Amino acid sequence: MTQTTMSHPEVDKTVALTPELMRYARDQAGPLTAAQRELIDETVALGAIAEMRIPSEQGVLLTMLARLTSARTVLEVGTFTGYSTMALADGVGPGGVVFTCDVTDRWADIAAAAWRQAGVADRIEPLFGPAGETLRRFPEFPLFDMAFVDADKVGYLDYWEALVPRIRPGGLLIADNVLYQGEAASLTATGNARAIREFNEHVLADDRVESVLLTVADGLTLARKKTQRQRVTR
Ligand SMILES: C[S@@+](CC[C@H](N)C(=O)[O-])C[C@H]1O[C@@H](n2cnc3c(N)ncnc32)[C@H](O)[C@@H]1O
Repeated sequence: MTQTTMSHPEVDKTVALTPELMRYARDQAGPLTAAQRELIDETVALGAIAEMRIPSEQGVLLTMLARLTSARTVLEVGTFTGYSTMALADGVGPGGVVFTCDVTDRWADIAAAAWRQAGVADRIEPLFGPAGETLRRFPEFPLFDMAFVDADKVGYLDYWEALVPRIRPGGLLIADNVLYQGEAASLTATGNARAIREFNEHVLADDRVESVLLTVADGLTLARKKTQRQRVTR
């Protein structure tokens, strides 16, 4: 069923986050492991670019989502220093695999050392090159249980189209930064914000999935690929 918030009053229970409240909420995700702490420190030492890493509570959520979907094979777009990869690798467990794509191997040594320290290196396959090309090297077949997209925003639509056929029915696609610091909501959005806005419209209109945009961090879309039965009966 398609609903619109324009035609009926909505309840708004959203809490405005102060730094204190954010710290409190983050603490509820539990303590970091030594590997996570050290990777965060190494990433911070890179300077301003460190802000590309997902926040730690989002890592806990990725691990949990991988476990909830019993994911064994995961595809990630956007490795950077490997924090989110480590969370996904934790979620797939021993015997699982996380393919992680990045256009550059610039931070690959930092990531690999952290994955070794966390004991998950044998579950991770790093792939380098433009992600659109990397993804299309996989057969167009439902190979993956879950995918996480956190890379160049203008590429999201292309990654989505490559990923949906490669996710199993009932599998999960996750896209990060779908609020783009709030700019995605603007009708006059340009550049990356516009690309994200178009991506969000595309996901909402895509009959192959059911989706929700969570106001976690910079916005996180969860999209479950419908089963054949769901697509036939709706
Ligand atoms: C936001 S960072 C990923 C952060 C990572 N998920 C984490 O939690 O640490 C985005 C990454 O996407 C990569 N990237 C940018 N354009 C890309 C492309 N065309 N193909 C693959 N990766 C790309 C960048 O090199 C960068 O490492």
